[in-house]
Amino acid sequence: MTLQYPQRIGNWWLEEKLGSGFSGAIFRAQNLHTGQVAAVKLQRADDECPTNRFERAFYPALQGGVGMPTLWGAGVEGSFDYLVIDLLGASLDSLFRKSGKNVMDLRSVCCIAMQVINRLEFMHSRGLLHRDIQLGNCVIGLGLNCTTIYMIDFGFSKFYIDPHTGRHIPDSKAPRDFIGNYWFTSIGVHCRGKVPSRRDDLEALALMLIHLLTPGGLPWTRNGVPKTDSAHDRLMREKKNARPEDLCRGLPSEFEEFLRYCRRLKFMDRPDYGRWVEEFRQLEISMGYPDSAEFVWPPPPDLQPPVHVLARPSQQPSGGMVAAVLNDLAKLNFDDRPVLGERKEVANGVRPPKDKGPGKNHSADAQKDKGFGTPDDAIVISSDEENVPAIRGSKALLLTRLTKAIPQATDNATLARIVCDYVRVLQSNSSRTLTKDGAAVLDALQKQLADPDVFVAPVRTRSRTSAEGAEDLPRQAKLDKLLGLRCTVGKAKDNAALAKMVAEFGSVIHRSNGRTITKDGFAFLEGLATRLRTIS
Ligand SMILES: Nc1ncnc2c1ncn2[C@@H]1O[C@H](COP(=O)(O)OP(=O)(O)OP(=O)(O)O)[C@@H](O)[C@H]1O
Repeated sequence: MTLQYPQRIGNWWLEEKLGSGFSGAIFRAQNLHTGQVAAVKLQRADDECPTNRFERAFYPALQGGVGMPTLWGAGVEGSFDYLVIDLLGASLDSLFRKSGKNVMDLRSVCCIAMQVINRLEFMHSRGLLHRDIQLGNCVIGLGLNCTTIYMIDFGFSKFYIDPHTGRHIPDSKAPRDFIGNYWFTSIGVHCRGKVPSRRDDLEALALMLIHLLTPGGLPWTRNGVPKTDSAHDRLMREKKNARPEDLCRGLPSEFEEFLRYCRRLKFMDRPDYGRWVEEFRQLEISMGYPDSAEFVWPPPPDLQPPVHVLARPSQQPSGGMVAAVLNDLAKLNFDDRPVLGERKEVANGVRPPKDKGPGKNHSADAQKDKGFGTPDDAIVISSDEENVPAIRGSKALLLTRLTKAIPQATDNATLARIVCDYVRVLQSNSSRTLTKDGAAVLDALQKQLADPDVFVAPVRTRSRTSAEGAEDLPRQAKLDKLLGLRCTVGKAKDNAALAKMVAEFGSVIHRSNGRTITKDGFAFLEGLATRLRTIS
């Protein structure tokens, strides 16, 4: 039987229906007194799954956050429970489906990543988990806010910080029904019955991003919503058995790393939101896109990467790509995602995904659609010191090339030129952050400097940095150490001493928040190049 919705509720006159959900509907509405336009979410007050009532409890905690809808009113009138929230635009699911594309462009996906991580950080900072991250629950704003992604649908949300004790909710091994959606809910929550925590919101996001970049979507989404228990079991098996490296084959490495990172987090861990916003920002920049998290849709042509920018290699570069890199190397001239959990029924706890999922098959052009370009687009400009042309091309690729060139360098003069190129590549970009590609250059450099088989300087010092997991360094300590390095590099007596300094430099930058290379950091690198020339 079709539910009869009222024409007016509270002070709101209901106009057209904007969408309907699991157990209610959303209407555009106008305030009878002020004329204000908003969205009214209606649900029968006696619904066995009273998500509107839950949402009413969560919305106040989210007020004031970027990308969090304002709650204008709420209550129960007659047989309906209603919420009045900002009127927003289309969902990512709807935008993507209407685009007719098999995959979403990389810049848009990076922007979704950055914005949704920020939304999750905000929600988590207010003690709330979303627990139903999916494309249908991310919508864009209207008018001036059209480039902002908003989170909606907090019907499955839950406070993970107990409001009475201020403590994180406890983990539990008790059997439980999963909460979330079939497509993106984390393996732990979906397939292993774990209690959702912050890590699971992020893992759902990781899966959503990978889905958007994969022709035909994630493998377990391709047969549609499971209608039987056995179909659901099959889906869970497929999800559980999918290896990150297979899901992310052909994608920039950040996506696989993000998924692995989320899965490594412990139940109570606070995710490093800032690190991942920065990783996706760097990815965007390294692909030649403007440094911006604004979600511009549809992606305008002038936001396409310039033709000369080389795509970053995927983790498993094709033979052609390897050949191209080798060719370029040869040419180089280096002068450069219980409310219901606590609810009993799976059917109530599991929402059919709002996104049907891109059901199309792989096509030969899929990789091209990903917009990652081809190796033939590469232009690498290196320089000598007198005549310094602007460095163009992907920062990541240039850094990778430098890393590969270092083991080939058999004298300090060549290494000095590589260090100069390294500084110029780092400075050619608005971000001064030490990316993983930048850290790889330092690693190779330290190794090469410490290798007695290459240089005359004899002392082998294997002091490789182990920055992962190390404590952050306070800002002042970082500045002091960099200043110290800057001042002493000119006095290093041999390559072994320089190798130690490079290792320390990498470690200081890695252990600092933001991994920014400061003025002293650059001065150290320049001093390193000078010293190399002196002791060559
Ligand atoms: N504030 C809003 N402004 C405009 N449209 C909206 C708004 N909120 C939701 N919608 C539309 O209505 C749809 C359903 O919204 P929502 O997810 O909040 O409802 P729900 O009943 O909880 O859905 P479900 O059970 O599918 O999760 C959304 O996908 C979106 O298209």
